[in-house]
Amino acid sequence: QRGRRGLSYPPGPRGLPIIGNVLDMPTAKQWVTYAHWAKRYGNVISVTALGQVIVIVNSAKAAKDLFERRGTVYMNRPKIPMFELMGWDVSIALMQYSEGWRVGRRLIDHSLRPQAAALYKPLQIEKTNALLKRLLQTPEDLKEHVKHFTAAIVMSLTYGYNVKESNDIFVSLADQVNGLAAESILPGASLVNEFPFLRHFPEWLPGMGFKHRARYIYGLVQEMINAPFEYTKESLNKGVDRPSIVRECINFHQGSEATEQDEEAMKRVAVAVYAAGADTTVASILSFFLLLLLYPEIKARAQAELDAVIGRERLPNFDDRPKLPYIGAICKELGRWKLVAPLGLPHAAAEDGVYDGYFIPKGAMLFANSWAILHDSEIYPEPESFKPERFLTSDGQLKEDPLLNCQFGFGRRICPGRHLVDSNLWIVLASVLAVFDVMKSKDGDGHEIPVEDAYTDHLISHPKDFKCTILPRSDKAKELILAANSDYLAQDEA
Ligand code: HEM
Repeated sequence: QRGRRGLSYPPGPRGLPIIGNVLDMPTAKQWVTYAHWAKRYGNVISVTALGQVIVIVNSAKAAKDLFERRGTVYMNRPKIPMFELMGWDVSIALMQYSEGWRVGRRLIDHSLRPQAAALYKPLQIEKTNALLKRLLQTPEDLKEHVKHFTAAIVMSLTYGYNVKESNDIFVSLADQVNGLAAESILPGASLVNEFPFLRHFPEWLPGMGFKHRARYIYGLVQEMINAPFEYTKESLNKGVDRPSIVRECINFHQGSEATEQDEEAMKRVAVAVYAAGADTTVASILSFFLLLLLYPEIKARAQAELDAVIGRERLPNFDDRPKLPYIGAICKELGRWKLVAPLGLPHAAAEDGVYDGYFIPKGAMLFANSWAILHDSEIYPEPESFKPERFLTSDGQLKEDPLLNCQFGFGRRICPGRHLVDSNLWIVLASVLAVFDVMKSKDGDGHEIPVEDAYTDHLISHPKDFKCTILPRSDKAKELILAANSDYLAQDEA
């Protein structure tokens, strides 16, 4: 494994000729295996698969050195030929580092900056209250409700659009595109990803089915990009002025008419938000419900804090946040304990480079193993245990921990949605804990159904399906949920 400069690639398990480490690559909890390899080979390791060099960075120092200090070299995304054919590479989350990405990134950073995140708080409260009502009515559909909540918040936030109670056309479209995109990067799903030159062959040749499929998806992607955007523009023209990322982007141009290019940039931003924000938020909220089943004592302590600070006569709101440090600590520990994106999103090297005496070639794919960083037992003793106290001072105040940011990636590609995630998660946690008891379900004989701490192994890691029982804590809690929602119903009818 010698690179072009005669230096070795970063160390790692020895591969076979041609196929490299294909047979060594872990298929389950890859981040845990990489963390073990790092103990053996060093914090920056590499593997090769069919000629592709993959570098996994397992320490905060190396991640900062590479992705922040040498950010210009390592802020590209790998090129995925099938995404290009589908037109999906327009999303700023997947774009190569380019002027188009820079413009889009400026817009999204502007519309999701902490001060703008404050604009979205009424919306977050409204959608959280609707989630509570759905959980009250059909608690057995927890997963569906969390998905609906997330779609509602993301679509409203992005386009100022209120999703329908079910079968919403924009949400179905976005889910369809996201599903097809995820399928088309599975190994072997599209030959063109392994052999990019195939894109130049005619569609009628055997094995070129991917071209037909890409053309079909391309149409859906165009619809997903344009239809909701046109909706927002039309609503704004009609004087409906709801806060949204698209509205913030339009305001960014401060009154001057947005050019066609500006509009293209806004669309690249808007389309990235659903893809990057929906599934991730679902995963973190479901982790919270699982946590309540695995650690009932944490639920009890959080509810005691809520009862003492705000009582049981009203729902929590964002003003209560500074007075509820234990709930704040649960949010922090949740992000550390179960990372939604344990390996982040892949970065790509724009040019040859050397790090710590090892060669990283142009085109190498780099992953930051944030799981390894946030599960380092020297910094977080007993890292597998859920312990919110890690983030509390001896006098019970909330402790800041900048390292937690690494769950959102590194450098100029860091997740622009992180401030929003923080407030989303907080209001959902505080509200659910205030009005519901979440516990293990019982079988026909009255025995508790065991719950496993089991997660999927995808780039976005979700808890596997689990059963739980969700009951209102009291009649008053039920009343609060219904009253909170009747306000919105009245507004909607008006
Ligand atoms: C628990 C929730 C979330 C987690 C854990 C998360 C994590 C991440 C990570 C690890 C990355 C890759 C960073 C890198 O390449 O170094 C990322 C990128 C991104 N995230 Fe998030 N994210 C979450 C929610 C959201 C939300 C709610 C939004 C939008 C409102 C969002 C928008 C984006 C975008 C647009 C990118 C691409 C940035 C770029 O390539 O320049 N994310 N996120």
